[in-house]
Amino acid sequence: MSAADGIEQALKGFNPRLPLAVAFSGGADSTALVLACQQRWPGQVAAIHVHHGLQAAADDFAQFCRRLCTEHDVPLEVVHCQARHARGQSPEDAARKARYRALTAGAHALTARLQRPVASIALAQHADDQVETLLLALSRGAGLPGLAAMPGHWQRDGFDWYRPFLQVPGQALREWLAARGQSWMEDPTNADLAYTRNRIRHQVLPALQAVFPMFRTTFARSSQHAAQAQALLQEVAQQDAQHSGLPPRIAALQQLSPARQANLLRYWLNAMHGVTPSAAQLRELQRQLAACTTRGHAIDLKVADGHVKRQGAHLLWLK
Ligand SMILES: Nc1ncnc2c1ncn2[C@@H]1O[C@H](COP(=O)(O)OP(=O)(O)OP(=O)(O)O)[C@@H](O)[C@H]1O
Repeated sequence: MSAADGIEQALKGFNPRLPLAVAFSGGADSTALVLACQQRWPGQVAAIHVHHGLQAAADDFAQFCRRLCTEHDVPLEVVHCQARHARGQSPEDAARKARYRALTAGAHALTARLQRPVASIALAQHADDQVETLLLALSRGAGLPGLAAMPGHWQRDGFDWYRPFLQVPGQALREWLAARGQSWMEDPTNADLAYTRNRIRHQVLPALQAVFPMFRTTFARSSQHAAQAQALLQEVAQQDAQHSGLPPRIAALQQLSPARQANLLRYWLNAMHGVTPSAAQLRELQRQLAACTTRGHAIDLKVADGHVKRQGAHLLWLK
């Protein structure tokens, strides 16, 4: 399949609510996304660039985005943001979270400026990014949420968010741009092999390609299976939570099978407190729950920056 066919096919299955704002970094992938969307929905596409001064070259990226958007008549909102990372959080993670907040602010600013509510935001991660995310998850021993890798569509803060290129190899996007004589900005850190993600991209993916030529498609299928199974587990947890309440009643938790108990504990801590317990912490919590037969029996386990404790008939997570 040619690069153009791959992109056309990806966009065929992409039917966002319009107007759409593309998260535009100036890199190859989002340059291709801006141009492909503007070609398909002229006049309905805007762009947001997050200027987060992490690198000295940040001004050049913003300048590139301004020029391309002017040339193609795409309204652009540049949002400045400075990521501060909390203790225990990686700078990349802090930058990613700050970028999502900035994209949301950018979409609101575009809505006010265009006097038409932006309905959707599209990101340009592609099939290679998806495989890298999956391999990183496997290397951490992640559970189903990690193996599901990145979703192609979700809703948040009143917007529909999309990743329409998840099935398109990165090389196809570059070929598509090159065929139109369109340049892009190269992030100098992408070649830095000090980052695990870059070692995966430059060393692991070519080796995988040689052994499993279809790995992008088949790995993506596995991620979809994991995402489906994860959605089912969420439903089971929600049903169990109706019976146990949230925070959960100890007696109700004790009636569940070990797998459902772990699933509900994970769900409770994550949905209500944004905390993901490790497998070892869950095992310890379940051990304390099983030992908790008498009314006065204490439960106390440190999870993230808080403690899971018994309070009367319930478990509580306290900071
Ligand atoms: N500074 C930014 N401003 C706006 N959107 C961004 C920015 N950085 C990244 N994004 C969006 O998030 C997606 C994933 O980010 P990532 O850092 O993996 O991509 P990138 O390599 O910087 O850029 P590209 O995907 O454009 O080549 C990008 O495809 C783009 O849609």
